Amino acid sequence: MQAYRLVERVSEAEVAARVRDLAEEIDRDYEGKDVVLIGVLKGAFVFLADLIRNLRVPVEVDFVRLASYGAAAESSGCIRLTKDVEARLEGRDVLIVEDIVDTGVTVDWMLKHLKQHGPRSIKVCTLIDKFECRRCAVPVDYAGIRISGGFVVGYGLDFAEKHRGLKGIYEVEFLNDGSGGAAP
Ligand SMILES: O=P(O)(O)OC[C@H]1O[C@H](OP(=O)(O)OP(=O)(O)O)[C@H](O)[C@@H]1O
Ligand code: HPA
Ligand SMILES: [Mg+2]
Repeated sequence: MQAYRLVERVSEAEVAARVRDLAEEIDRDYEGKDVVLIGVLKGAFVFLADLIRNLRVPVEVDFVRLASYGAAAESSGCIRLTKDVEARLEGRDVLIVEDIVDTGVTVDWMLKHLKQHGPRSIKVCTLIDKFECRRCAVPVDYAGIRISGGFVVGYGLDFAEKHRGLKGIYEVEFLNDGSGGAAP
């Protein structure tokens, strides 16, 4: 694997502040509603855990497990579902919780998949919106942090399954190892 170093992009304190802001917005919009949060594993588990502890509205939590990146820093474009939703969604207000929306391929797939369950509404909440990288135009209703590019890790996000436990968000800076390989 090409050598890389990590450069801090968003501090732990800033991430925590943005999570609190998102929880406030969601509390305002979902008061009195029958809410189901659906976390997209693995990446969303840290964000979802902190988000629900900042919310006042009562919510049900469920998960799906989708993967498309594997060990690469680029989407394969091919989504693998290895765990489906278990909660009843019909007539309920569903909020998809993502760690990052990048190409939009994952959220696009999720929206189409969950609509088949007949929810009353579906919205998308992401900690990080990499807004300049879309391959699919998807709605992002709640975004904590907007970044234009770079491959980032930490707070649930991985590179080849590493670095999910970092408390802030770090950019992976690929180093020229002399092999002539291009950085993604
Ligand atoms: O907008 P996109 O380009 O589709 O990228 C976003 C998705 O990619 C990552 O998942 P990944 O496939 O890495 O699985 P993981 O959550 O298990 O790391 C991330 O957690 C999002 O679910
Ligand atoms: O920038 C990223 N980092 C980690 N996982 C990701 N999945 C999509 N984009 C990213
Ligand atoms: Mg990943």
